[in-house]
Amino acid sequence: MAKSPEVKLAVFGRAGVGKSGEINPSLICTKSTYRHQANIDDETVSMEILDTAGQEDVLQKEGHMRWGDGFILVYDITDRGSFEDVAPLKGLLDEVKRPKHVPLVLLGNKADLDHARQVATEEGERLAADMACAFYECSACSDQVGTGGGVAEAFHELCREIRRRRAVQGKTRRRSSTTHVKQAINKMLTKISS
Ligand SMILES: Nc1nc2c(ncn2[C@@H]2O[C@H](COP(=O)(O)OP(=O)(O)OP(=O)(O)O)[C@@H](O)[C@H]2O)c(=O)[nH]1
Repeated sequence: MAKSPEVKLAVFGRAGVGKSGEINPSLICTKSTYRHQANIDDETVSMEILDTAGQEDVLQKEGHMRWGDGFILVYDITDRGSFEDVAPLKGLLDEVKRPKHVPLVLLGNKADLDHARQVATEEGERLAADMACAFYECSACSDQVGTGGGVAEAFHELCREIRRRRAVQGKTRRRSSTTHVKQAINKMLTKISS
């Protein structure tokens, strides 16, 4: 089975949205980074996952954003404030990663608490469309596709997105290096013939 390079994933969201152990004990265990391997589309992917604290200051957030290859922005469907925190987080991410468009997924957690819902599924979908990223509603208490997509699936999709971006970047780099070689040869030929 093919083994791809490691991906660094950072999880952001307001305190209490469920970023830590509760989200998926097999993925995130502590407040620091955690390594996890998964088989995604017949490829072994090694992830280093950073569970950021909801209370971080901007400098810490920026540091973690610089560190990551991909990001999970989490809100709690029963806490509208946590949803409203997402757009500023995305804004900061764009500033830190400029001019790169970063791999990202949006996750509405606590989907098991539908009776206390403050954020409609459509609002999550709209925000994800604005941010051009995948969207999942999930429950850390029951990580099943039935609750709108499992947490693991969100992580896997993020890894796929990183892989797609890396493939495109690799192609662009290869194309630009062949262009440079062609230009150098042309220069030489022009010199020789003049
Ligand atoms: N019902 C329900 N409760 C959840 C879910 N996910 C987390 N919780 C609960 O929400 C509370 C906060 O979860 P945490 O994982 O500590 O949240 P956090 O985002 O890591 O918070 P900080 O560490 O303060 O940044 C805990 O009591 C969890 O048991 C969920 O999907 N459904």
